[in-house]
Amino acid sequence: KASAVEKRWTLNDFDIGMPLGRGKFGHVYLAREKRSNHIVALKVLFKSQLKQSQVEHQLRREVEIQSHLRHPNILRLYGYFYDQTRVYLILEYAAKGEVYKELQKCKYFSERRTATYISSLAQALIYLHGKHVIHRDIKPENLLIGLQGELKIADFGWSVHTFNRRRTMCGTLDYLPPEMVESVEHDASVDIWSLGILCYEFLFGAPPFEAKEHSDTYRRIVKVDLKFPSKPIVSPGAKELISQMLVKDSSQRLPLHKLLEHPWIVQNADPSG
Ligand SMILES: COc1ccc(C(=O)Nc2ccccc2)cc1NC(=O)CCSc1ncnc(N)c1Br
Repeated sequence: KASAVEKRWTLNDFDIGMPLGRGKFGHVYLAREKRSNHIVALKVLFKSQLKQSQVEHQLRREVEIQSHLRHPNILRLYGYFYDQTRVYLILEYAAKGEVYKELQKCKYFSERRTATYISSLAQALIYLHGKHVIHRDIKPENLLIGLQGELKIADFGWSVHTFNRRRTMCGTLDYLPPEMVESVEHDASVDIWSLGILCYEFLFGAPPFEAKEHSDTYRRIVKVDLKFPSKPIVSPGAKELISQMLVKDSSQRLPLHKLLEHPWIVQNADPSG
């Protein structure tokens, strides 16, 4: 697929299919590249919207970095092209759709499914940290499911601007670690915190510090006011793992490679991911 990046794509190269969902700044459609019959997801971004949100440079940088990313748990960006008014991203199509919809349907996931997803995400994050990329937006809304049920990180609003975006975009604050809520320096360990939040939400159906008011969520995060409900029943190993990830002192959070060796992950994650 290396040629995909250099090739000059145009809209005429694709048959456009059904809308897949709302992506950031635009719509996403199922599409088929005519010559290869390859099925992709085509994301359409309006230049006007990118301009008014001043994210053109972030998109350019993302596209540059992503064209070099290759990992089974990271959604591929095959290439991009643009016309007068729009920018088109040629994305890998995740055949089993969005994790957050699956979570809404099942209310919460089994320990085996959760451990398999968390293990895959940890492997993807180790890969990304190896490439000095941090702060993925790893909340359920940004995760997709591939044909074999494998998890794919699908949102790429990473980099320091994400924080500003989140604050301006007033997306969920639930995933912000204390050091970001308190706007101090942050490093790759923010991803371990977010992974802990995600693990909790997969197992219990809601993030741990959820509250009606943003101010209450902030307070609960900074205090690490972590409580486990009695239902659904979750094994002590899972709670112990989450407690090792949701630690206020970022240097004390369980490192990702240690997570992969954690007994609860080893006993519950499906090795095929
Ligand atoms: C590598 O995936 C991306 C890479 C980049 C961006 C992006 O917009 N960046 C960006 C946009 C504006 C400004 C700054 C950054 C977005 C995605 N991904 C997505 O938007 C996911 C689209 S939904 C979907 N995709 C595949 N299969 C499905 N079944 C579905 Br549903």
